[in-house]
Parts: sequence; structure tokens; C-alpha cells
Amino acid sequence: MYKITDVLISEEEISKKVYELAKTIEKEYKGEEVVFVGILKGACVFISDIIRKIDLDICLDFMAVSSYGMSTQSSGVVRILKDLDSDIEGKNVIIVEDIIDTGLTLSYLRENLMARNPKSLKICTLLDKPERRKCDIPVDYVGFKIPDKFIVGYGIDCGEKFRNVPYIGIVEKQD
Ligand SMILES: O=P(O)(O)OC[C@H]1O[C@H](OP(=O)(O)OP(=O)(O)O)[C@H](O)[C@@H]1O
Ligand code: HPA
Repeated sequence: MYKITDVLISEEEISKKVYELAKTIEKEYKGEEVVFVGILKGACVFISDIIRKIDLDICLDFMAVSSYGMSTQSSGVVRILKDLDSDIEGKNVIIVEDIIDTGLTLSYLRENLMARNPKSLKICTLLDKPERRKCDIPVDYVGFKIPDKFIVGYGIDCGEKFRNVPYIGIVEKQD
């Protein structure tokens, strides 16, 4: 059984960072349309919060992928469970992720979306765990760099639990 043993990032810190990221993106895309692609399920809370702070013409779309299943280890195999509803050819696209860990999910998604010929493709993640990276991936907007701990909350799960926790917590296995 997994339990939250510590708070890593508080609700207030998240909210401040989400606002900062939103304003950076808003400035960089002034006068342009942007398609925000949320990666389900983990990014559902982050994308809902960030788009409401961005004053631009935006479209919202989602992809659902899974590489962790019910475990705390990436399977390394990324499965698309739901594809985009819209065509992104010629569009500015920002992939919105909750966390980059090994980088395998984003590396697969980036290649997959680049093949659809967007005008531009950038990556925005709330959390980045650089110590665990298995492949190089350019990340344009990062909220927090975090240590190599398994974390949950703010949309992020462990075995489908803890997504509704409003802060980022560290989980550990308890007997
Ligand atoms: O960098 P990586 O090691 O590939 O890990 C990052 C991915 O893992 C999590 O998704 P998960 O497969 O757990 O699905 P979920 O978002 O539905 O929880 C997370 O939301 C990222 O998409
Ligand atoms: O630390 C994590 N927690 C939950 N899901 C994850 N997927 C990749 N890393 C993590």
C-alpha cells in the first residue's frame, strides 16, 4: 500500500508557477492561435488550470497514452489510448504534460506529432525529473525540477489513486 509521506510542492507554489508559465506562453505567442494538447490522464488538472490564465485564441485537444499502467516503473512501451480529434497540420502546438521522468512518453509523442507537420511544436511540463532521463528531449517550458522520488497529486497518480490531492506529495510503500 502506498502512502503520502511528504509534501514536495504546495498548492500555493503550484498556482504561482502555473501563472508564470501561462504569462510566458502568452507573451511568446501574442497574436497567434495555439493548440494545447493535454496528455491524459495526468495532465488533466494542470492543463485545466493553465489555459484559464492564458489570454490567446486557443484550441484544446487531448491524447491519452499509458506507459506506467498500475506500476511505478515505466513499461517503456507507449500505447495511444486516444488520439487527437483535430488535424494539427500548419498549427502551433504545445504539448502539456504533468511530468517528464524517463522521457520515453514525450519522445514517442513528439515524433508522432512532428510527423503531422505542425507549424511549431513545443513542450510544457509542470514537473521534470532529470536524473531519470533515458532519452534526450527538448523541453521548452518547465515548472519545477524535482528529485528522483515517486510523486503524486495535482492529477498525477500511483495505481490510479491520489489524482485529486491538491499538492504534489511524495509516496512511499508502507507495509
Ligand atoms: O517520462 P516518462 O517516464 O515516460 O513518464 C511520464 C509519463 O508517465 C505518466 O503517465 P502514465 O503512463 O502514468 O499515465 P497517466 O497520465 O494516465 O497517469 C505521466 O503522466 C507522463 O505521461
Ligand atoms: O513520479 C511519478 N509519479 C507518478 N507517475 C509518474 N510517471 C512518471 N513518473 C511518475
